[in-house]
Amino acid sequence: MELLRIQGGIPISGETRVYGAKNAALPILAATVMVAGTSVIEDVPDLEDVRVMMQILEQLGARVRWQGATSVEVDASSIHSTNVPADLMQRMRSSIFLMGPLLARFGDVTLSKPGGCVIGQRPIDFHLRGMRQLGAKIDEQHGYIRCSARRLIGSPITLDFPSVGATENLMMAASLADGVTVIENAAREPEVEDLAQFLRATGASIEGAGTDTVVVHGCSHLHGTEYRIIPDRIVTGTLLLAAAATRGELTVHGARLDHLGAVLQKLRDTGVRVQADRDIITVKCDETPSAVDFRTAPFPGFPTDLQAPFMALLTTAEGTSVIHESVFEARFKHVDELQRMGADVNVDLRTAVVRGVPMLSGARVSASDLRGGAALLVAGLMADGTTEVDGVKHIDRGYQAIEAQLSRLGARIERVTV
Ligand SMILES: CC(=O)N[C@H]1[C@@H](OP(=O)(O)OP(=O)(O)OC[C@H]2O[C@@H](n3ccc(=O)[nH]c3=O)[C@H](O)[C@@H]2O)O[C@H](CO)[C@@H](O)[C@@H]1O
Ligand SMILES: C=C(OP(=O)(O)O)C(=O)O
Repeated sequence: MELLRIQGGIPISGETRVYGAKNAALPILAATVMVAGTSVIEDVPDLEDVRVMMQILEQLGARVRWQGATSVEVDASSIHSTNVPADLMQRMRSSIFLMGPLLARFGDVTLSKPGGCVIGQRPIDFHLRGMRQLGAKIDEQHGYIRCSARRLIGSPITLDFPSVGATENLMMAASLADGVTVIENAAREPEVEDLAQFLRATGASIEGAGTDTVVVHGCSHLHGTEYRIIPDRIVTGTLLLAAAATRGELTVHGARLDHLGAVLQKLRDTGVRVQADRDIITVKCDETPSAVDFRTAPFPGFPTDLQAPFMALLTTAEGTSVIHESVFEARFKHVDELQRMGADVNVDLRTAVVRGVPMLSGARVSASDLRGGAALLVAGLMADGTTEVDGVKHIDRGYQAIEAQLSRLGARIERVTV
């Protein structure tokens, strides 16, 4: 078993650069199956989920390869299967992104329920309802879902909640449908906008991505392109929080300020100094941060993916913070583990009350989801003594060689096999 072993109490300081966003790379890699040609995606992070997506594309018959360390080339002209293997479906939530693209290009797709972080029920009803509205027939049997349509037909679609994944899946499917699709109550996350930019670069016609109404004019085919994805706002936020939590000073290059507004504002509210200039963000913390309250919300609200790492910072803040998780109903699994380290946190359904304590103490803890795992890393970096985090595979889904990046910033962290 692998563990991340951390000797805490050392400030995270220095300069680093952020890599491309997992949550942009995954739908964009899935979208390449709609292109009867070659796509080159640049600044792709080398993460477990990305490798699973590449494996799925290969099994469908695409030719997929790394070009250097950060670009992925996909030639989808040789796709011969529209069956997404069940074992790969279960490895991550983003496998669901194959639904729209395969259905739109080939008129047929068979897949099963996706896996991914266990942070709530995470149904796929919006995806399926939307595909039906685009004219797909859906058969669900023995755990398999088959979607088929001779040709998808554009349609008005209103989402019950601005789901990121459903907006992306439907936007992809609509790009190769006949006629116009209007998605109302669409998610406004930067990754939705980035996917739309990629699709536009392949010839799709999409307006309004990044607002709550997305209009897609379907077209008959998409062509190959080269596309650079946006920087990872969640990795940027995690690193800035690690620096603030350890009373360090960190500069992150290559970030997008406009993607981090709510997080940087909350950080400033704790008293942490935040300076931002174009794509460079610096945080400096030399005093105990103050407690703050926040609630997670769809973009441009506070991102649910940074709720857990921000909670880790607040465990040693001055005063009591109240955190409300409004996006996922079970995203407080890190709380039990933070308590093992001496944190004072009480959870009532979707609300956590965090009373700041002077210091956390190192302990053996277990990550059970990606960002909860990131919170345990931040806590381990802050804590007195040694912390060992297991469940590292969850952290590896979203952070590339995290121990190397943190070591370069002064942390004493190593990956050990026990
Ligand atoms: C790969 C990726 O981009 N993952 C992100 C994506 O996940 P994901 O796309 O899965 O998240 P959604 O925005 O779809 O989920 C938001 C809420 O809608 C619910 N829902 C969603 C779809 C559906 O068909 N039915 C339904 O009820 C979910 O259970 C959840 O409560 O957005 C989340 C919210 O910002 C982030 O935490 C994830 O990191
Ligand atoms: C929840 C996340 O990922 P996924 O949707 O892939 O499970 C995440 O990135 O925090």
